[in-house]
Amino acid sequence: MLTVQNISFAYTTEPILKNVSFTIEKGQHIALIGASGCGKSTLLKIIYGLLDVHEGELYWKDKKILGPSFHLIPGQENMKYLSQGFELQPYRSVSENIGQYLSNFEPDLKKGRVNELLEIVEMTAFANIKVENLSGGQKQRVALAKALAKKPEILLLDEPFGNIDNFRRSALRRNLYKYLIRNKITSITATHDKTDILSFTDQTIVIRHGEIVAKENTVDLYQNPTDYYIASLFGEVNQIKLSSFSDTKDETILLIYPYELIINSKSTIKAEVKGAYFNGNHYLIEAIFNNQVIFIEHSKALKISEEIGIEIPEEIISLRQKKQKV
Ligand SMILES: Nc1ncnc2c1ncn2[C@@H]1O[C@H](COP(=O)(O)OP(=O)(O)OP(=O)(O)O)[C@@H](O)[C@H]1O
Repeated sequence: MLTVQNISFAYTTEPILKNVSFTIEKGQHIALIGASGCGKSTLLKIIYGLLDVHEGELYWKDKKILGPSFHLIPGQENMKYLSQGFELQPYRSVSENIGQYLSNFEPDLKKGRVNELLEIVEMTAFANIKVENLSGGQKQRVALAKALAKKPEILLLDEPFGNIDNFRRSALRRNLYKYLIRNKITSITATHDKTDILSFTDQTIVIRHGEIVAKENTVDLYQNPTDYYIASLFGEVNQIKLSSFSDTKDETILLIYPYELIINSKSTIKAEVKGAYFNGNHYLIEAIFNNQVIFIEHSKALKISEEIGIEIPEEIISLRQKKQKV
């Protein structure tokens, strides 16, 4: 188990992480989300032992994680941290980079392991190419394979798929998490991309201004966000007054995702279309409702200035009323 107990940290005088505590069970896959600059990378670096905390303690199993002041070589033996910079050797081949820290005593074993990792990151065809000749996304894949090479107990990933095109990204994510599950490797992934999170992580930790504001089952957190900040990290979200949809004086503001709003010409609740953005399998309709901009997913494009009727399913309203902090 990873135990993070009341840690606080600052680079200068400004606090970056404030009294952060959580635990992660062995084999769990955790997403770390939050607005840019909230402290995600800093937290990963602290867990890996690259920064000394000012207050608090961290443990992996029963062993205390110590920062660089206590180690000749910073970093934890049983962890790997894949930073946003790839830290590869440009003049060596892809295979040499991946196998850099693997023992040379059993060359066949090493070769087999490098080949297995090349397959996971779909870089077999590039095995003998020098890293300096690779694209950004290819380098990212090599760095990922290198991080996996010595089978870490915990893998810390900082925006691991940021440079990789959509086509490869989905396959790579599936390969990677299958591998992590098979090998019982715990992972923490800092990301801005909800597709990195939703299918692949058990729990999501949300950071805001250096503090943890949620640690919940990923699906529950997405389906029932407790506040606007959390919901907006998953994408577009509307804030709609309950009183504008039902016969109540309740001033509660509900968080409603664009896919949860329904366009229905029979509805007496009206909005005016301001834009329609093609998103592949749907259009994102921008509309004005009660003097505010709202977004609705719809199967067709709609005309600017068109009046539309909108509704929210009853079950969504009652679910949100129960969950939201108001
Ligand atoms: N070496 C440093 N010295 C001083 N300040 C730093 C240093 N590294 C990061 N910071 C600051 O600490 C804060 C948190 O940075 P961090 O990189 O942890 O955020 P993040 O949540 O990972 O951001 P992003 O999502 O943009 O990668 C930011 O305000 C950043 O400017």
